[in-house]
Amino acid sequence: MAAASSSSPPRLAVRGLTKRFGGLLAVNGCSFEVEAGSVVGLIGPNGSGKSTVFNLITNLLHADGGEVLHDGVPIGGLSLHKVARRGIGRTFQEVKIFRELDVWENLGLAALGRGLTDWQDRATSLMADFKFSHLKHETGENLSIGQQRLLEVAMQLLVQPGLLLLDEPLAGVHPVVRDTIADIIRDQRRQGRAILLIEHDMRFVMDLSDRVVVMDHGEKIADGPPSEIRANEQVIEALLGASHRPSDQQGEH
Ligand SMILES: Nc1ncnc2c1ncn2[C@@H]1O[C@H](COP(=O)(O)OP(=O)(O)OP(=O)(O)O)[C@@H](O)[C@H]1O
Repeated sequence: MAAASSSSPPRLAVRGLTKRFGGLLAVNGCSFEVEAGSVVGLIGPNGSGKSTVFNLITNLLHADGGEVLHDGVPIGGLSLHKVARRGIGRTFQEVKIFRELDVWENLGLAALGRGLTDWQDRATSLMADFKFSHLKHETGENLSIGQQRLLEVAMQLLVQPGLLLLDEPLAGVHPVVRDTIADIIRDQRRQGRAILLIEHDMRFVMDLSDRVVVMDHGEKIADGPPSEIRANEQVIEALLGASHRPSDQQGEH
């Protein structure tokens, strides 16, 4: 599906978002947008504020400043439940599934939590797409990390959210599952979903993203297509550190 027309508001707009933890400015006036039918990578060094941005978008945390708009509607005051019901799905760095329940039961509980009654056909087709139909009755704790991550994504996609936030979906996963996750993201984009992706695997982010937003010390330092981001010296320095600059390396010899 093509990206939304220029007249419709972006699926997600973050405007001047700010969050303090005591004296630490974890997110400082951050603004960016994610259009329907696009993938935006959110990258930056450890501690640069990426997960805090996710927590602010989903109202796990409350912002000290700025706002978040979903399809043009401010969602800052909504409960976690209402944010999810609006069609915002999210996965976590630490996978959130019910480890003692099996795959099918996990999907059923996710459906129940979102008020879905007619979910079985969609769950069956998601399991087939994600290549884990054979794991239907396997308990969460017996799944590999990659399978747990796929299950978490499937639980979010049951309700067909318009906006999907993925927090380090590759962490700890096998390369085969990595390809499955890449296929899923491409497929979801084709279906018109807006996807915001935090991931430390730069090749994955650059290959999949239509745009990349870069954060450093809570601030957005760049926002553009992967080709621009790759060539941005401020970004290279933030991600690799000053010691990796060619001039510094020359100076060492
Ligand atoms: N609940 C909290 N209380 C206090 N400080 C916090 C809290 N959550 C995050 N921080 C701090 O805010 C800053 C941003 O953290 P955040 O987790 O958003 O970074 P990140 O870019 O997602 O990092 P990583 O890539 O390591 O996951 C860090 O300095 C972190 O220690």
